[in-house]
Amino acid sequence: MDPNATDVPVPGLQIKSTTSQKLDTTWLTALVALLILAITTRFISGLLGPSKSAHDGSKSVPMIPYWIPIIGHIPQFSFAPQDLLSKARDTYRSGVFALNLGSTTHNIVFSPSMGGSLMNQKHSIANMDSVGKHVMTAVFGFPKSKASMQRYDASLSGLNTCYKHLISESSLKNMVQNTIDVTKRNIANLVTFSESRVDQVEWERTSNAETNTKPDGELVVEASMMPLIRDFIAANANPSLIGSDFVNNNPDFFQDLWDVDRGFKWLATGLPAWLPIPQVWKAKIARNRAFDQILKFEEAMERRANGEDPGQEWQDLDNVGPVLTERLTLYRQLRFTMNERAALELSLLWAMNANANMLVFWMLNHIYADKDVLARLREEIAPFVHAFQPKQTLKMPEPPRIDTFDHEALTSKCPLLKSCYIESLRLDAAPWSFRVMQEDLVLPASKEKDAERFLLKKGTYAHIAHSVHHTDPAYFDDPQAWRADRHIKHERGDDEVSVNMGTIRPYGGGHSMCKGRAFAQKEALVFAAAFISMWDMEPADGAPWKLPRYKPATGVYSTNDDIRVWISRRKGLPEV
Ligand code: HEM
Repeated sequence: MDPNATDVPVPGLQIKSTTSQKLDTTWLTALVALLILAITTRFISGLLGPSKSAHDGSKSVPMIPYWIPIIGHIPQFSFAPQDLLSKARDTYRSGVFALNLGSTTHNIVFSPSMGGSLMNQKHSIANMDSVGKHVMTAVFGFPKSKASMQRYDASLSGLNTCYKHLISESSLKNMVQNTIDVTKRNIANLVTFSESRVDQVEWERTSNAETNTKPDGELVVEASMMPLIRDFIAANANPSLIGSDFVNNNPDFFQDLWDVDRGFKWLATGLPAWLPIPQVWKAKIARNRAFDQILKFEEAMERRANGEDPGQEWQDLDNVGPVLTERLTLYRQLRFTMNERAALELSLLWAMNANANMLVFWMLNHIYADKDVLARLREEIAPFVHAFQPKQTLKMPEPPRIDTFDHEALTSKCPLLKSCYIESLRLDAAPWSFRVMQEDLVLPASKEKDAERFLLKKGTYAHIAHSVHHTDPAYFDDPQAWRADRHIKHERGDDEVSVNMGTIRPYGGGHSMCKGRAFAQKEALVFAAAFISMWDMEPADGAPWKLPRYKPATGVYSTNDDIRVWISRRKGLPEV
């Protein structure tokens, strides 16, 4: 062995090994420091977290321990919210717990009675004004100037009054009847069996519909179920709100609206469009396009109100629904600019479509997946939705039709259909209501006499997490299972049944409660009934029905899964 090889060190190698040793030590020290910090934070937050009693008998809201100072629960809440919330629900059985999100306290309320009292608190005690304004400007493009914000504040009570038309009997009836009339005309064309895209209807184009032949030789249309249902409903329900001209003049409007919905949380961050974040600029481009289309509508409405010709494309503005007609009067009284009007209308159109259309998509998924439920529903609704095959008198057979459509009876005489609607609201949606606490407030955890009372502190945030309650096994047996008849309660004997929401609160509550809930229920029952009366649906290629996976959205879940279905005319309709 050469003695020099071991005795004389190579300088370069020696330096290298010292640097990497130093780096190793630095990393190790940093890692150990972080570990100690995390363990200390976990220990202290675990110590401070549990509920403490105050002298008036109330308790502080227990906070879940966390590992990272300042950031708190942000990582778990961002990446696995359902896991975090379900585990917390099973631990804090009183119905409320708190999270630390970036050093702000967020009380998560899932006790139905506590959530109910919180939502019904006076505006001066708990409200969501600041969030509402932020969403209006950041998501829907309401101008941020001081004058615009003053006009916005001045309009709030008037805007609320306009919503009576979505709830009051006569206007609601007209809107529902308008929706039924349009749907009766179009449901036979859900799919047209046209090979050429030019001859297809718009909801077929967006769902990539194409004709196909089943192994047994039957001709079917294969289409992507989600866009088919969602876009059919959009085209058929919105004329009752904004009139037929807007819907006909802007066939691509709803594609932009879906992009706004997909990018909702990105728009809400308020990040500028020039940042290299595709979700932000995509959502902004879609928002601006949708906004401009509404702007043209607003200008036409204004011209018409001034006695001028609104333009060739706007000759049917007299069928614009009562909510928007009354809003126009308010806008004119308060001297709203066109941009302010367009932003408010965009937010209403989003609210009208973002949840209800997807709800029907989920309902239909569950219904078509279970042949027994489908058959029972068809039997239940048959006396009220009369679908038939016209007798062939001409050379070509006529497509099936619906002649009578009794929407009152769908609500009052079809318990299974109504129960399916409630079951989808329970399971296929994750709605939240949000409040900023303006005052300290002590609320009992339940209606029981000696219930624990919790203090929600001024300056903290409160979330009424309806979905955490909707999937609580203490209230709903086997909560993750969708059961068609879960909400049917037999009253006296087997004959009298009632179907109601019970403790389910998909529409929030209090002053910010969903203003479209009455219309949403009607349209969900109407569209579900129209689809199942006229069409058969099965997974393409004869595969078993597989439910799409949920993708969190603002209320009712969305999905990224492309569910291709074979659609054919319903067999066995009576010939008339
Ligand atoms: C299944 C369908 C729907 C669901 C699950 C739903 C759910 C909700 C929820 C959770 C809120 C917030 C409540 C709160 O903060 O406590 C809300 C607000 C609202 N919804 Fe709906 N909604 C649906 C359909 C509709 C429809 C069809 C319309 C319009 C025709 C509509 C119009 C509104 C409006 C205007 C608000 C804002 C209320 C306010 O801040 O004053 N919604 N909705």
